[in-house]
Amino acid sequence: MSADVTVPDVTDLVDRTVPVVADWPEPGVQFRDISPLLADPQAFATVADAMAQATGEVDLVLGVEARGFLFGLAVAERLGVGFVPVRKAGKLPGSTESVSYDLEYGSATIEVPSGAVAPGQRVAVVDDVLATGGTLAATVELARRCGGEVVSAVVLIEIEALGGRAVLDVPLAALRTY
Ligand SMILES: O=P(O)(O)OC[C@H]1O[C@H](OP(=O)(O)OP(=O)(O)O)[C@H](O)[C@@H]1O
Ligand SMILES: Nc1ncnc2[nH]cnc12
Repeated sequence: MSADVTVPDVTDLVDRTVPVVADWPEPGVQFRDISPLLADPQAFATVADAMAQATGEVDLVLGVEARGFLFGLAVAERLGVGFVPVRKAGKLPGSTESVSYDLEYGSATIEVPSGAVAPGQRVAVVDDVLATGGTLAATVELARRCGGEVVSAVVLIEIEALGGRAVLDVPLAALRTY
């Protein structure tokens, strides 16, 4: 485990429930597949509890489409705070804030409705995997454009060799680092 804040040790549980798929979706990528973890309600509850303990005091949780929704909403529910689904481009009506970024295997644009985060709200950004950090850095940027104060980033898995931690300027908690 690697973290800027203390979180429960779920090392063995993650190793057991998140297998690696080599060379997917493209050669050279070691894909961490959360599907077996999601299919195990006790295991999922344990990691969601641990992630919720790692956010610090927040008013709001942001999670990025699609896998960030799964963990972000579970964390928000445990904390008793709201959840903002950060959408991939073109899914939201009305006025939006948007940020484009690169990730381990591609690029994307993410959006939130203008005003999704109220000025001064304390925000945690939550996702399943931190790889290059492009996704979470863009999410932090979105929250700040709305006037939010991002106090933490929390992920289930950090892929250390891809350097994502270094591109984040907020405290990061990772339940399992490979
Ligand atoms: O640190 P990065 O290099 O940005 O990579 C991490 C992101 O990649 C995956 O999402 P993906 O864009 O594949 O979308 P999905 O959740 O819809 O599968 C993952 O869920 C993270 O959001
Ligand atoms: N190696 C990886 N496994 C799972 N999700 C990812 N998102 C970006 N890189 C990933």
